[in-house]
Amino acid sequence: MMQTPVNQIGGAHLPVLEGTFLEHAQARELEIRNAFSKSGMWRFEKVLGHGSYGLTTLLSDKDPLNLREPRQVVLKQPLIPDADVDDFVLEAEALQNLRGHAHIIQLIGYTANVRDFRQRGGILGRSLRRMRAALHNPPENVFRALGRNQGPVILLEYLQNGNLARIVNKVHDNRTALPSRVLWTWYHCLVSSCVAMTYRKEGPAGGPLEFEEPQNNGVHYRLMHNDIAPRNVMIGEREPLDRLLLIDFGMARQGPRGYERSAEKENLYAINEVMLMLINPRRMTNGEESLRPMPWNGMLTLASSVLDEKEVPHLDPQLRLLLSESFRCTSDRRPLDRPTLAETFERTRRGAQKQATAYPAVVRQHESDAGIRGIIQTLILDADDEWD
Ligand SMILES: Nc1ncnc2c1ncn2[C@@H]1O[C@H](COP(=O)(O)OP(=O)(O)OP(=O)(O)O)[C@@H](O)[C@H]1O
Repeated sequence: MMQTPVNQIGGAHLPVLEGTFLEHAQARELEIRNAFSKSGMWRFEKVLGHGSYGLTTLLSDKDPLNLREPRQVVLKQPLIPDADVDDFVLEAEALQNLRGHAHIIQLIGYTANVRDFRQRGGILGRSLRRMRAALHNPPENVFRALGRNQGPVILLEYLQNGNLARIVNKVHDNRTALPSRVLWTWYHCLVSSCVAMTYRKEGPAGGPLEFEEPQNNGVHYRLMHNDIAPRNVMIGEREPLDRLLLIDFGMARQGPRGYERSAEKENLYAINEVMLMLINPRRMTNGEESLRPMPWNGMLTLASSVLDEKEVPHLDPQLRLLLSESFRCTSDRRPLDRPTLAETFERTRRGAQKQATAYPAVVRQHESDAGIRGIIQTLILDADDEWD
C-alpha cells in the first residue's frame, strides 16, 4: 500500500514512539483512503512522505464536468490525530503569516479539527453539495470528506519537482557539479526565504506572490524555522531554477523580542549548510567532518568542504569567498564577523545576475543557458527514481 520515498526519514521531533512511525503512517493512510473513496469531489492520489510527526499525501480534484484546470493539493495531518495538535496550530499560523511570500510554500487552507466539518443533512444535503461541487470545489470539501475523522488538517499547494535532498543525492551519485549560476540563484532563493521569516505578509489564499525584500521599518517577525534541511526545500513549478520554497514549519517558533538578529542568524546558518551540501555532497558521505576549521585567505573558516580547488574546481571564487566568510570562526569555533542576512541577500542577488560570459572559458558551456537546461533536465525533470 504505502510507497513512502526514502527521503522522508528524519525530523527531530518524536511525538510517536520511535520505530512505530510507519505503523502509524499506514493506519492514517488507510483512514484517508477510506474517506476519499466515498468523496465525489477529491481523489486520493498517493503518499508523498511521512516523518516522525505527520503524514503528507496528495489529492486531486475529480472535476466530474471537466470545468476546471487540473488541480492537486497536498494534505498534511499528524500521525496521531490527538498528538502534535500544537505543532500543527503553530505551523498553520506561521504559514498564514507568511502567505504571499514567493519562497515559502503556500497555505491553501487549515482546520484545527476536521470533525467540525462532519456532514449533516442526509442524502439530499449531500446531493446538493455534490452538484455545487461539480461547479466549484473549494478546499472545505476536503475537510468535509474527512469529517468522520479527527484532528487538524493543513492543505498546501503541490510542487511536483521534488526537494533538494533528491538533488544532493543525484549530484553525489552522478559525480557532477552544479553550475555556479544555478548555485547563486538557489542561494538567493534560500536567503529570500530567510528574509521572508523576518516579516509577516498575511496574503489571501490564492493571492499574488511577492519577492521578499529586507525590511527597514523596525518591525520583525523573528521566526526561526528550526528544521531547514535539503528535504524541506522544494523546487518550484514553472521555473525550477528561479524558485525554491521552504516547507515544513512544524518546528518553527517565533523568538522573543530582542531576538531579531539571532533569529536571522539561525536561519541563515542553516541555509548556508544546505549550500555546502549542494556544492560538495561527497564531503557528507566520505566520513570526513563536514565543518572543519581551516585557515584560508587570512581567516579561519568552517567551510572546509568548498575551499579546495582540486575537490571543487569550478566554483565561482566570489561564492567560495561568501561561504567561507559565512562560516568564519575563532580558534574555538565561535562565529566571527559573518555577513548579515541583508548583506548575504545583496551579495547573492548580484551573484545570481551574473551571465555565463562572466565565467572563464573552460566552464562557459557548463554555465550557459543551454548547459543549465541540460542539468535541470537530468537532475530535476527526468523521472527516473522512486520519488516519482
Ligand atoms: N507542498 C508539497 N508538494 C510536494 N511534496 C511535498 C509538499 N510538502 C511536503 N512534501 C513532501 O512530503 C515530505 C514530508 O512533508 P513534511 O516535511 O511537511 O512532513 P513532516 O512530517 O514534517 O516530515 P519530516 O519530519 O521528515 O520533516 C517532504 O519531504 C516532501 O518531500
